[in-house]
Amino acid sequence: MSSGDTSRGEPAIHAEHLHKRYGHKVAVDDVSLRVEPGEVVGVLGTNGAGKTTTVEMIAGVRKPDRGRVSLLGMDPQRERAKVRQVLGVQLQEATLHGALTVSELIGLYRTFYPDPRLAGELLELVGLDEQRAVRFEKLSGGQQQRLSIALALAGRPRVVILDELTTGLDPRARRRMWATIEHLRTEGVTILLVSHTMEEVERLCDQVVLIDDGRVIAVGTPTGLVARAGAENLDDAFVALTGKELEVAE
Ligand SMILES: Nc1ncnc2c1ncn2[C@@H]1O[C@H](COP(=O)(O)OP(=O)(O)OP(=O)(O)O)[C@@H](O)[C@H]1O
Repeated sequence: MSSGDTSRGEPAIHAEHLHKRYGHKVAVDDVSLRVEPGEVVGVLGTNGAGKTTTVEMIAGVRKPDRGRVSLLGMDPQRERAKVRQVLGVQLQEATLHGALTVSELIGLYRTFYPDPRLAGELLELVGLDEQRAVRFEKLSGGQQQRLSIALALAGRPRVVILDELTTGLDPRARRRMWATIEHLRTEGVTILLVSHTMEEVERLCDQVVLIDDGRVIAVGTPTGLVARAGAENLDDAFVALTGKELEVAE
């Protein structure tokens, strides 16, 4: 990943000079990022740094005030139908029909795609096999989150955007989700994930984008950022680069 180099092949995700303002609040201020095919890239920042707004613009669900996004060479706003076939998105505020069961929702999402993953594989990937007959509204918060990740993976997407992959999950569910990401990586899926957890980013990500106050303040490999900051670990590097502690979001 880099913020401007165009010498390689077509990137999976290329965001250029994104700006977004809510009233007087500048949420995203000139964010550019480039993710190569097959990379796992983490977006890290404190609460309110602009991470969700950034990934929502990349996913095409929020319109930037300025700037451009290219997803596998397509415009996620203008070519929404085509992009949906190759992009899987799990966003923070996804709302699903509460009266449908896990199986019904998975079945419904599978109909959106020409070559969906098998329902059993999706249930297995996120560990919801035993909940297949449970209505969405009866699932715990963590189970709802896992289901939304399964739905994001239903169409065998080439690019996946995950906002807060493991926030609120217990340690077992968190490790399972990490294993899922590692499995997707072996399939060559490109993954952009918002995270609050250094351990998660260090374990999963090839590259990390640090966002603070709506701006990208550093991009690099986890070990590269630690070295650049002269720090012992990614936690300390984050503090050195931003002057802030990363809140733990459970
Ligand atoms: N719909 C909205 N209307 C007004 N302000 C918003 C809206 N969404 C986000 N903001 C503000 O924009 C800024 C960036 O928010 P955003 O959710 O993108 O940050 P974040 O890094 O994802 O935060 P968190 O980690 O808490 O989810 C924050 O100051 C937030 O309060």
